[in-house]
Amino acid sequence: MPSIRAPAAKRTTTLTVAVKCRPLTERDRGRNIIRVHNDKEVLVLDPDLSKDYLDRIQNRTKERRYNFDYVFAPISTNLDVYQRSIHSTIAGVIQGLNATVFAYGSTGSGKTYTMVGTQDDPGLMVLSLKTIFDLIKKDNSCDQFEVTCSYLEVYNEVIYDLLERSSGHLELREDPEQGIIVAGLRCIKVNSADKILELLNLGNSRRKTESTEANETSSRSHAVLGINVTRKQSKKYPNQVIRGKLSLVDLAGSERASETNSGGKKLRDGANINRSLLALANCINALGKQQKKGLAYVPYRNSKLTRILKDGLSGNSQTIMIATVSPADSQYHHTVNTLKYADRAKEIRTHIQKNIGTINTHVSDYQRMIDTLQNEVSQLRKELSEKESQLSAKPAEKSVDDEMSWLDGLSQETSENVQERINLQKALFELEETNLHNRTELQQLDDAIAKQQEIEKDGAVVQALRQRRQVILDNIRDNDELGVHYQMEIEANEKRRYQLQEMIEDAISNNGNKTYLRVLSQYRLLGIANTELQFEMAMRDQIICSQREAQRNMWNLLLSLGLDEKQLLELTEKQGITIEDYMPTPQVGVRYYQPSLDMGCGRYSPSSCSTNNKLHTRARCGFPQHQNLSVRSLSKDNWTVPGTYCGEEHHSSYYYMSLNHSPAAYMRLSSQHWFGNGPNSQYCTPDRSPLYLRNSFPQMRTMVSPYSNSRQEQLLNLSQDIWTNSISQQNQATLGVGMHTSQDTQGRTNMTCASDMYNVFRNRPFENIPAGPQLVSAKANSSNLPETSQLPSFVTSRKSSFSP
Ligand SMILES: Nc1ncnc2c1ncn2[C@@H]1O[C@H](COP(=O)(O)OP(=O)(O)OP(=O)(O)O)[C@@H](O)[C@H]1O
Repeated sequence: MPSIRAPAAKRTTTLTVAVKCRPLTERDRGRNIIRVHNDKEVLVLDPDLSKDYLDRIQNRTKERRYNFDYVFAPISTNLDVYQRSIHSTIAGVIQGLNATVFAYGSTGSGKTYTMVGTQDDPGLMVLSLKTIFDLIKKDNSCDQFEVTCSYLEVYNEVIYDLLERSSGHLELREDPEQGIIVAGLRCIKVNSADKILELLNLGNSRRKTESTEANETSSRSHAVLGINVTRKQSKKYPNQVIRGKLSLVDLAGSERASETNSGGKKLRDGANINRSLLALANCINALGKQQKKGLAYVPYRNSKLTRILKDGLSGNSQTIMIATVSPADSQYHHTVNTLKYADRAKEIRTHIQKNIGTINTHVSDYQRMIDTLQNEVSQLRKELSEKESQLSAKPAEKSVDDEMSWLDGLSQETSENVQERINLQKALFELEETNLHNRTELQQLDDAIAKQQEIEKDGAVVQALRQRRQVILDNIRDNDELGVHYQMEIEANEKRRYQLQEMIEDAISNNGNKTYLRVLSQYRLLGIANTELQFEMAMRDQIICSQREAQRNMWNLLLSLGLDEKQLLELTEKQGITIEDYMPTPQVGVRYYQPSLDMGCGRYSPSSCSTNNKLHTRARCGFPQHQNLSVRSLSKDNWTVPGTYCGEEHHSSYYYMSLNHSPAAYMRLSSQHWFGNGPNSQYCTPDRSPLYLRNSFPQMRTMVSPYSNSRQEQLLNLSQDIWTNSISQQNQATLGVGMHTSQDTQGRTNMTCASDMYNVFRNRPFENIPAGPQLVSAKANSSNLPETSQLPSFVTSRKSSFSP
């Protein structure tokens, strides 16, 4: 009778998390803000150099410190990473254990370098394969080994086989024994590491990569190299096989559309990449929560990537996460975000078990296995109900002493809840955007099919177009279904939010130290609200970006019809349409200025500040507040005035709007003197008109002005008009908040207001206002303008940071 061993014992383990910091590259053009201590601790310095000792001791810096299993400094090679953090796990694969290694990090942080490597510094994929074959070679047990290899990529939520020349779309299936499998994926039998390396190189050459602003060879897909080792034990258990599986994953990098400066297809790829990374981040969040609090729904089904990684994240696998980070100060947010998720991933537990099977299994053996599994299930159920009752009893049993830590936990959960909602909303938004592109393509395909059919009915081209149409239709349907699912998750998330809020309110009203607790909870909630505002701003950015692109396309289309700009302007004028925003050529009354690259001190990102008639990206000129800069005007005619710029503060968008009466730049030099006549400005926020602000902020009255009182009043009224006509018509709730004032040495007031400035001036009474952060001038066409025809010039700086 064939023999079978009871399922091998399970061992619970946590994810091994290693952080790898890459060296600074020429592209970074920044400062190294990463410090590694004791190979286990990583310190991320505040990118703002102006913070001093006082800021630090008062905890006002953005410095962050994390501890991990391993931390690798920029000088470490891939071999160092492999030997210290991975080698021992790979050895388990030929003993029938599963292992997953995945690199996680933002775009350009070094994931592909770590996983694939170079000739001189081979990556983890290469080193792992070599180990497997070395170990098999050294094994003297007379067991027979079979190694197979597969290589797939997930691109735009579609799975392709990288070992097939022209792979079709592959589907995921749930197999009761093997878990998630990719149906139809080619598994090639290999006898040496060299053969796999050959396949790896072949697969890599088929991988989708693009050059983006952030990385010259950015991977646009997630790649999973699967190595299966089957071992037939010839002596001790002749009917037994053990199977080990190694998955090596190179994820595509999370990115912001603004940073990669991508549009069209690249933007859509980015949206899909972000969507699956968001899904991964949500799974990591939920799994981390699960370990701490017992229960949490883990949304594996939200993307193909998370379904493929399911085993690696919670099933039978020893898993290693390599969090890759860039040391550049400009990448601070990405770095902290990656480390935050890596920190959370430390909590994730997996359950490792040898995969033992038999060649022939008798029914009674199955019965024994089922019995064992059922026992395990009932044990788990018991543990689960204990955990649940502990959870529900928690608020009641809390003592006065742990009240604060309970509140801490609650506010932590609230912030996770908000983060989750932001992620969900972002995913939903990106989904909708993808579908928008899909629908456009569908329309184009329908047109193309109709045209082609006139030439050749049901020919090869028509067939190909129809096939593509079907793919798009399927994508639309899948995305719609997923959208409904996201909606439901958002609703569940909001319900949880209300529950949490109620719990906090109850705690406050039942506690003796009410005021302190109230302030504490308000403080935290404000922090959360701030995160939400940033998210909304980022959403807005994305919408504006898409709209600009559409507008630009429309312009190009119109011009390609043979009309010249003058004709177009006449036509649009007749139709009563206001021309604004991007123009393919700059003659239509729009002047751009080019900020000089010698913009004084401070950090300057030319990529994001350049105008060049490109689709504008979000400006990220990181000048600390009131830092000095010089601006060069390209043209000095009477309506092109140089932009004036005031500082930007973290998490805020500031603009400075000045009603200049001459084209000279009113900039402060390091010597604290003003160019020209100094700034003369009117300020407003969405809910406060300039007049109102002037009344509310006495500092404004101290402004030095070259204008007479009546002239100043006239300008003020103009600002009032602008405000009434434009800002009040916007969704004011999501526009900026706050303002900042300071005085220069001569007593002049310098003010900045937070706002979404270019939204403010969209549609409003100037002709041809190029919307965008670099907007600096516009020509007047309104009768109530001051006689010099000088219009507000403004430069906005926006900083909207969020990541999955
Ligand atoms: N350890 C390292 N040593 C030297 N150069 C490195 C290192 N890590 C990364 N780089 C360089 O940094 C750049 C970006 O690396 P890589 O392409 O691996 O990033 P990525 O995270 O895979 O990006 P994406 O997500 O866009 O694909 C490359 O030019 C790479 O050569």
